[in-house]
Amino acid sequence: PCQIGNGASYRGTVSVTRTGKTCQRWDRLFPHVHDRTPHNYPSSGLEENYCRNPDGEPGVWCFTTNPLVRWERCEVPVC
Ligand SMILES: O=S(=O)(Nc1cnn(C2CCNCC2)c1)c1cc(Cl)ccc1F
Repeated sequence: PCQIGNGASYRGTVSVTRTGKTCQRWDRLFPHVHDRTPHNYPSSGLEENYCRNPDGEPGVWCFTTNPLVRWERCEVPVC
């Protein structure tokens, strides 16, 4: 239930951003087109719409389902 370091190995199921926005599924390109897909990042656990860190951010994050906010960090405690 916590992220180690920058959360690259986090495989929990938090799927909401720190401001309460629902995460966009990683395998969808709507509302945000992106290249952080399970195909491009096969070992980053990009399942469903769970918060993850496939690309070296300081902590787990996700694209949001709010078209005005592309991506946001998620509130997952550091271990
Ligand atoms: O298609 S994207 O992946 N979309 C995107 C937008 N913001 N991000 C950030 C997500 C969190 N980590 C930093 C990039 C990714 C994308 C990647 C790059 Cl390198 C540049 C533009 C861009 F559109």
